[in-house]
Amino acid sequence: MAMPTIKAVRAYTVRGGGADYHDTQGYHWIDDHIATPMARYEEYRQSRRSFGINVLGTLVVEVEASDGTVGLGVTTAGEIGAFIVEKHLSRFLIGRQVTEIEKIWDQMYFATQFYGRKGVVVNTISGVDIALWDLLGKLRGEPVHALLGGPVRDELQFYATGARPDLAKEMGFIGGKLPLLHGPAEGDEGLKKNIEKLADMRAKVGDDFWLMYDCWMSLDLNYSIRLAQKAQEFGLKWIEECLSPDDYWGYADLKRNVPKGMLVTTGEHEATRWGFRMLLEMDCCDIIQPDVNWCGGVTELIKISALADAHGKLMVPHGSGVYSYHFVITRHNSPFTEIIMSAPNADEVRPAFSPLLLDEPVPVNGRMKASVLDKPGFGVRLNPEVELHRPYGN
Ligand SMILES: C[C@H](O)[C@H](O)CC(=O)C(=O)O
Ligand SMILES: [Mg+2]
Repeated sequence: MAMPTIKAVRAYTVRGGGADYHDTQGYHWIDDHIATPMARYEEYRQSRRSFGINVLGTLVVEVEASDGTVGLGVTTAGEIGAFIVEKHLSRFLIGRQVTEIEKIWDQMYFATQFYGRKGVVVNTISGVDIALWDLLGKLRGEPVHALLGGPVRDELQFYATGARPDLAKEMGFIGGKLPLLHGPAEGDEGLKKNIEKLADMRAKVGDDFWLMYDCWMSLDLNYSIRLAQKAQEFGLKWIEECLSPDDYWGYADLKRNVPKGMLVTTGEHEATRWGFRMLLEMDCCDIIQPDVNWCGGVTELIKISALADAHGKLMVPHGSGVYSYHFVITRHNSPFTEIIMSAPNADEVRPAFSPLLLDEPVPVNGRMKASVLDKPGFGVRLNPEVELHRPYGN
């Protein structure tokens, strides 16, 4: 069957929300004194925007086929990503068959390896890869989940990340993941406040609701173990991303030393099958959490997920909205998924990439029917009211 070829690749940047969910303005729980690796410097402790967490912004990639069909991918790579797409990666797409996804991924990855391998380069590759899957789905008239083998269950179940697990419970979610507020630089007083926060939330949500702590790379091993030990009394289900993503040895040590029954999770800032191989072979965690926007896209997630499955581990993606949903619904070792509460007070469910995309599905009562995803490609489109910039277009 003759498929169209790729005739154009366009990369745009967007500010103020979209894929870069840290790119917020005004009060937002996601920027309210959250423990980070930069919190050792008092001047960067109150706000993550103060050290530039929102500096990248959103990248929008469009891949247009010779018949005019357009595949869309959005990720966090902003203007740097737009440069990489237009000045480097587009050569591996223009004139190619739209079905050459695997070969295009391989060429994008190895052509950028001398300056890439992880971080913003792999974010960018992920955005292009997502656009290619969207394009293929649209041309075949099938949802991406069908291209991946189809659903293994009828619906998705969600946990919510945000400052108000008590409200998340009322909204029907299976659990709530709190940001840890105080890091080691705030000493024993900060540790006490972290435990008080958890205890307060446990009292509000009762015993059967999952509570987790997201530590966003901010701790050291000793603090992580002490936090885990004290949190056990309040039924902490998992402790997430305690250490630097480079500290595989620390994670392996942490996993050996958390209280029995508490899970260790990490991986949202890890990338590619090789990065996740380290986490899995070194037995660093119980659940890996690749972000489809950052780990290498759908093409790489297929490999990462299979590797996790072979190691008997769960793969529960970080964020990534609809891009995660299409994947998670097709895999047995991804039994639930995440939504990051993008409302400033975490008091209502909003689409993950709002306001950038239209037709994004959202969970209702903490669940989403597989049938909601039954649209060609990823089933989302750009909101024409959002201003796009194309800094490196011809
Ligand atoms: C809440 C966390 O600090 C971060 O912003 C999001 C995250 O790591 C997660 O959802 O997981
Ligand atoms: Mg996290």
